[in-house]
Amino acid sequence: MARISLEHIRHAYSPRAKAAGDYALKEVHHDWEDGGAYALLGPSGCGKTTLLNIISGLLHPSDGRILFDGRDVTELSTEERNIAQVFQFPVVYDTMTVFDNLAFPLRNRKVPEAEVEKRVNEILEMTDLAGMAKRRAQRLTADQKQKISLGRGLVRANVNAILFDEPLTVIDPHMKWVLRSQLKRLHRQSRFTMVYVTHDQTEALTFADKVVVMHDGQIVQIGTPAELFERPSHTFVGYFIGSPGMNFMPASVEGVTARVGDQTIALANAPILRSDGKIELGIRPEFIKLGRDGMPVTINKVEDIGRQKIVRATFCGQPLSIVLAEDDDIPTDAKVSFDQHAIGIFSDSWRVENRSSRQGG
Ligand SMILES: Nc1ncnc2c1ncn2[C@@H]1O[C@H](COP(=O)(O)OP(=O)(O)OP(=O)(O)O)[C@@H](O)[C@H]1O
Repeated sequence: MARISLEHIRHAYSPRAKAAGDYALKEVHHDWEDGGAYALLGPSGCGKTTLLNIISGLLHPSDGRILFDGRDVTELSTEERNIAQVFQFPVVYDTMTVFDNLAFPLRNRKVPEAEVEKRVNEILEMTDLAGMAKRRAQRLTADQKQKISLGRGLVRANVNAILFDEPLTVIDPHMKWVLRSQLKRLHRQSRFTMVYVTHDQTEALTFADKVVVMHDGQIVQIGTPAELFERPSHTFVGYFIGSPGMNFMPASVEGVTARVGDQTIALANAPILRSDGKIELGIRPEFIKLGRDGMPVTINKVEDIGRQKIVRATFCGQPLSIVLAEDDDIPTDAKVSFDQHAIGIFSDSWRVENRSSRQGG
C-alpha cells in the first residue's frame, strides 16, 4: 500500500500541444492517502482513464512526476510499480479452474504454494466464489468471471495500489449493487489504496471515501460524498452530483443580498467577490420549499418518483427543480423559498467563499 503523489501532472496525446485546450489532462497536483478508497468520477472524455493509466504506468505523462510513498516512479513500468489492475471486461483464463485463475498472479511471482493456498482461499471466501473453486472458468456467467477478475486484483497482499477501470460495466444491475457493497467491504478488510474509475455517481458515492470529480481534463473537487452534495466547489459538481442536480441561476450580489431577476434573496453570509466574473446562485432542489409565503413561481410539472416528488418550475424566467416529500402538499398559487444556509454563490463557475467561513465561522 502506498500514498500516491501526483506532482504537476499534465498530459497531451499530441507532442505539439501548446494551449491548455490541447491537454487531455490539465494540471493535476494532489496527494492521495495510503489506504484510501478513491473514485474518479466524471463524464466520458473528461480524462479519467488518462489519469488512471498515468498512475499505473501504461502512459508516461507529458509533464510532472508521480511518487509512491515519496519514491519517484515516473520512469518505472507497471510491473515495477507493483500495482494490480481490474479492467472493464473480465480477464480470465477459460481453461483454468477458478482457484488457478486466482492463484495465477501469486504463482507468477513464485509465492510458496502453502501461501498461495491460504491467500486464494481467503479471496474465495471474500468474493463468495468458494463453492466453485474447482470449476473451469469457461462456463461461468459474465459477473462470476468479473468476480474472478476482482479477486485476482485483490489476491496479492503486498501491492502498492489496486486500480479499477469501470469494473462493473458488464454486470447486471442487481449484481452491480451486490459487488459494489462487497468491494467496499473488501476495502475495509484489506485497506489497500484503491482507485476506481466510473462515470456513475451511485457507484462512486457507495464505493469511495473520497470522490475525485473530473471535468474537462481537470480535477474540480476531491471530497466525501457529503461534501460534494453540501458544498460543491464548482457548478459542474453541483450539476453532476445529485438527481436532479443543483439549480443555478444568474445573479448579482451586494453584501448579504443576492438578486435573481426582480427578486431579492437574503444570504446567510456575505460572499467575498473578487472579480467581475459571471455570478450564479446555486441551490439544491432538496432545500427549496413550496408554501403560501415566499417568491412567485410557476409550476410546470410534478413527477412522482415514489417516496419523493420532483416539481419542475420556472422562477424569474429560469428553470427550477424542487424535491418534495411524497406527502408534501403543493398549495394552489404556491410561493417558493430557499433555505438560506444551502445557498452557494459561484463566480465563473467556482464557489465563492464567504466572510464567516473564511474566518472559521
Ligand atoms: N490514445 C489517444 N489518443 C488521442 N486522444 C486520446 C487518446 N486516448 C484518449 N484521448 C482523448 O483524451 C481525452 C480524455 O480521454 P479519457 O479516455 O482519459 O477520458 P475518460 O474520462 O476515461 O472517458 P471514457 O469514460 O469515455 O473512457 C478525450 O478527449 C479523448 O478523446
